[in-house]
Amino acid sequence: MSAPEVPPPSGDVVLDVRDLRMRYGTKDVLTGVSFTAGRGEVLALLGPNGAGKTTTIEILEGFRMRSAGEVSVLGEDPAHAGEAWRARLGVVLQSWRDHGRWRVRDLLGYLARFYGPYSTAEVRRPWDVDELIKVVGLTDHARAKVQTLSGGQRRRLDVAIGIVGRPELVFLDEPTAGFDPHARREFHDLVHRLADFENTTVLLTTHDLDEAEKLADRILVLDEGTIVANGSAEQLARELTTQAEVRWTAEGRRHVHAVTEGDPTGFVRELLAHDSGVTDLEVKRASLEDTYMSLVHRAETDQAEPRDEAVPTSTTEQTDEGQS
Ligand SMILES: Nc1ncnc2c1ncn2[C@@H]1O[C@H](COP(=O)(O)OP(=O)(O)OP(=O)(O)O)[C@@H](O)[C@H]1O
Repeated sequence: MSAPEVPPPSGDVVLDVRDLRMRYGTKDVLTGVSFTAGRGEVLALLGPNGAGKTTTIEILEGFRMRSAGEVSVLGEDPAHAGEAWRARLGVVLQSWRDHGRWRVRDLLGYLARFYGPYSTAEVRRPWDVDELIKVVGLTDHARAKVQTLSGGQRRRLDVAIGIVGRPELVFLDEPTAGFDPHARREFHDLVHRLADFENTTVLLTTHDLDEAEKLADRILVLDEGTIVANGSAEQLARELTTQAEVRWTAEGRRHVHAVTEGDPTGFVRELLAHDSGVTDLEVKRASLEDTYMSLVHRAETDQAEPRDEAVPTSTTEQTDEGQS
């Protein structure tokens, strides 16, 4: 299942991935991944462990050679792109463990200098270090040694290192793993700021559905080597086979009806027109988590047997249409 992807206007295409394939030995990990991303878009790549998220990101970053397919990142093939291209990318890996004795401001100032030669009239590089430290919320720790930072502060530093060159595209691999709710919210603000004010394109991986829903303009679900869904959180939830459940009480009995086609409003109107004794009416739309579980479940079912559109998903199985 997938919302048809509307490609960005051609001058705005930052990522263009077509039929990407990756094989490790005899194991096919990516079996045909295709998607695009436009300038200033935030994409979340979701998928169960081992789905191929890190492999995909590493190929796009130019750290891993693909087996087949076409990949364009900022207009270049990452397998052959040079230093000037790399200076336009920001990479935030799962954790940064080096430079423990450096002080935060000194380390960022040192790294920032490498980006100066890649400054252009459109993009002034690097980021002013004090401003950057403020943006990531580390002003009080600017003189602290890296090894004394807490896990969350260190992750902010990881992000600062990733964006010090004012990248046009940032890759974030599980950026908020280990964050407390406050740090998480601040990080979300930072990503929104990058996308909205700096027009930065962001591709992040996460296992956190709530985070994907809050942050991403578009969610890509990767499972068993292919993209099984591509759309906004709302689009994905709306397109689920079971779109909503309507529950109500009438004559002392609780009823449930699964609305599988269109908007549930029509059903609710009809119900109220026919039955004046309806109370405790509730409409529950599928959450992103319902959608995600259903997609991954469906992808696994498709692997095991030929696809049959009439087979109910786990969500429809839970409902009791007979009562309505
Ligand atoms: N260098 C490698 N050699 C062989 N197999 C590999 C290699 N790197 C990854 N794999 C395999 O490829 C598959 C996809 O791994 P990948 O790390 O891309 O998944 P992921 O979606 O990022 O997983 P997670 O959510 O657990 O981080 C896994 O089955 C993994 O074992």
